[in-house]
Amino acid sequence: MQILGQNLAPSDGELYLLPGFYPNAAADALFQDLRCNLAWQTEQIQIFGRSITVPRLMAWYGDRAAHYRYSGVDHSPLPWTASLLQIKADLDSVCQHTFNSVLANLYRDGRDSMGCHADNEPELGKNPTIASLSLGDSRLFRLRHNRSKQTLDIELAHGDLLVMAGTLQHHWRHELPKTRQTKQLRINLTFRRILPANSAEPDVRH
Ligand SMILES: O=C(O)CCC(=O)C(=O)O
Ligand SMILES: [Fe+2]
Repeated sequence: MQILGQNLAPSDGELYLLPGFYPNAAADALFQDLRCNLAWQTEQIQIFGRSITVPRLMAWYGDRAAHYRYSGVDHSPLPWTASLLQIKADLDSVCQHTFNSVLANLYRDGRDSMGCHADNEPELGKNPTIASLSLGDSRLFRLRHNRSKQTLDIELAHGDLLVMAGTLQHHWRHELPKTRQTKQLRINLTFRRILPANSAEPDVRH
């Protein structure tokens, strides 16, 4: 994926940052549109038999066939909105990839967060390319190597595009930590390609 510039991952995968992928005015317009028009919802997940409300709002959009299951919850996509389709076209073009779904997250303030995880569900295939667009307030994004525990901190700001690719999800996990700093709304969109249900590659990890 050298079209995207320098690989920021020191080992075991690919990570690219395109700061200001959308300039301020375009990013402002997208932020307002997505904040008002996406079907933001709280979500309950099951952990060790207990039901927990995730600390952020979420929405899932994509092609009709792009079903996605994670944290024990089956996500049926809502149909694309015009803005999401426009962003998808821009990201398909820059990544030379065809995304078919997007997970949208809305972080209301510094208490909202996403815990440490890898995007390694079987339906993403073996070495998924994931394009993550950030809009609104900036937040720290932290990657941690599974074995060495090396961490990599990246500040993600309004309009920035981060692309994870290659073997990154096998060797690194990532999180959006809570912060005591005063933070305003932030929207993150992670574009993914979900493989059709029965075509999962034979050697995916479980
Ligand atoms: O909000 C972010 O920057 C991270 C989101 C993320 O990791 C995910 O949606 O899987
Ligand atoms: Fe993720």
